[in-house]
Amino acid sequence: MERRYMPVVIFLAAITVGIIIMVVISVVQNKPLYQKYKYGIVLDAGSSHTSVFIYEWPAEKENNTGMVQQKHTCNVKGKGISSYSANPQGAGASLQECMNEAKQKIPAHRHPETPVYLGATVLDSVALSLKSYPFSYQGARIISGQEEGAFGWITVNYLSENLRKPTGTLGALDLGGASTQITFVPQQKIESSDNSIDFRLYGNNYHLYTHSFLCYGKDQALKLSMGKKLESTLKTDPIELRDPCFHPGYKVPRTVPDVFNTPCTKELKLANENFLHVGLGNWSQCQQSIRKVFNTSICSYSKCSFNGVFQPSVYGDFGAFSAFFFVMDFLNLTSDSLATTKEKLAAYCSTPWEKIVGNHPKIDQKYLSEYCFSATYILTLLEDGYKFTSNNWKDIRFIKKIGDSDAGWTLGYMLNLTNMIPAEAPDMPLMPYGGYVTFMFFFALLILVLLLLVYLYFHRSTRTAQKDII
Ligand SMILES: Nc1ccn([C@@H]2O[C@H](COP(=O)(O)OP(=O)(O)OP(=O)(O)O)[C@@H](O)[C@H]2O)c(=O)n1
Ligand SMILES: [Ca+2]
Repeated sequence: MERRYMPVVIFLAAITVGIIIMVVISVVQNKPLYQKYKYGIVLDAGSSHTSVFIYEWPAEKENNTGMVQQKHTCNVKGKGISSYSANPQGAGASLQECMNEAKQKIPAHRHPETPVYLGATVLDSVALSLKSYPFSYQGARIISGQEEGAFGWITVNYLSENLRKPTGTLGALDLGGASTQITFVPQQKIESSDNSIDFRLYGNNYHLYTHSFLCYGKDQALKLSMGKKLESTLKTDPIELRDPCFHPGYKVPRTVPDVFNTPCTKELKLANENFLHVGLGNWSQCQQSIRKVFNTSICSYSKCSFNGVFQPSVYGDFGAFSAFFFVMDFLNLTSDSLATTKEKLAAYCSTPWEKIVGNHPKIDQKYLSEYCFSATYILTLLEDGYKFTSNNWKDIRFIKKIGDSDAGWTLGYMLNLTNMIPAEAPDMPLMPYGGYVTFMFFFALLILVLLLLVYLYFHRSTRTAQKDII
């Protein structure tokens, strides 16, 4: 290499080093500094259970959809805290195991800033107990049915990442033990103000239809249905309640208060309180009997679901979770057509009780005996109640989780209370970090190639000039 080129080479080398340093610094400088995770705890005190949900998210990204994930869930032993009305102190104590698990799962230095929310039907003694933990207790709230429906909708759409995309959203169907909710974005006007709820999320407006039917959770619906049967039969047959929704050979002694010990059924006073609950296993008669708990004859709107409640036509895809999933999944009915579901269910309900028990020796017989009723109730609620048809039955997805997170109101509730779904879309970086690094790499490579070409051109042109001189 001739000496006179040295300055050029040094210049090019300096530029090259400078570019590499620039690229490395800007890549490192812009690396998202994922601080440690942040956490939130929500207690779902349902009518038949209490669950503790622990959520986590990268603090840096808390305003991005889909970033909050369920880290852990713990089911409180027994029937949940709403069963402690007679013994409120017991309610707080029952949470101990799950709350101690939460202390293990969440890094100790995060405890003071971790909010704890308690939702659904609750007891004050629980509040006292929750304040004794090192978390930041945010109070207990009775969640209204409308909120339960709306927060379930937020959960399933947040987890499906529908809230950032202009694509359609998922309707939400929640079936509990005491109540059931339906929430979706309708295609037509919402005629009753109690059934409409508006959200502005990430810059998009959502005008939701929602309704919560108290007493139409599957446990209360069973009491409604048995209550109607008792009213009509026990006057004539004070000994036996012959029930088509229970398997042939099923025979269990019950008392009238067992059925009427709920505000959902009006008191029925009968001289004889004991009766035998006898199964007939006749699916079509079962469906007929369940239809009696839905009043579809009164409607002062353009259209109703049942009991005079306005409901626009169902539209789009739906996520059906909680007991919708537990029941249909147990019977393997989550992916059949409506017609096939009915055929399978008729066969299942007519199966003798001792065969059912023999096939499921480990399942608690209280739950096991009710699957025929519960599945028939679900079908009747969806088809006769909400007006789903054989055409859009396939649009109902029976789900337990989306990703690692359970479908249910608790995640939506926490997102709302922690303002983690801003009304306006947060600025998105021009490109994701990975794209940025790739871009900088190829940009630097391009500059280097250009410099090399300049150098070669320069070198060749001086060589040519020399030859001319010679
Ligand atoms: N693995 C499970 C869990 C629950 N269930 C039943 O499913 C129903 C609803 O459960 P859940 O969603 O927990 O109801 P809750 O939240 O307790 O009821 P609500 O929302 O009405 O308060 C209850 O009958 C429960 O016995 C079930 O069959 N299998
Ligand atoms: Ca529930």
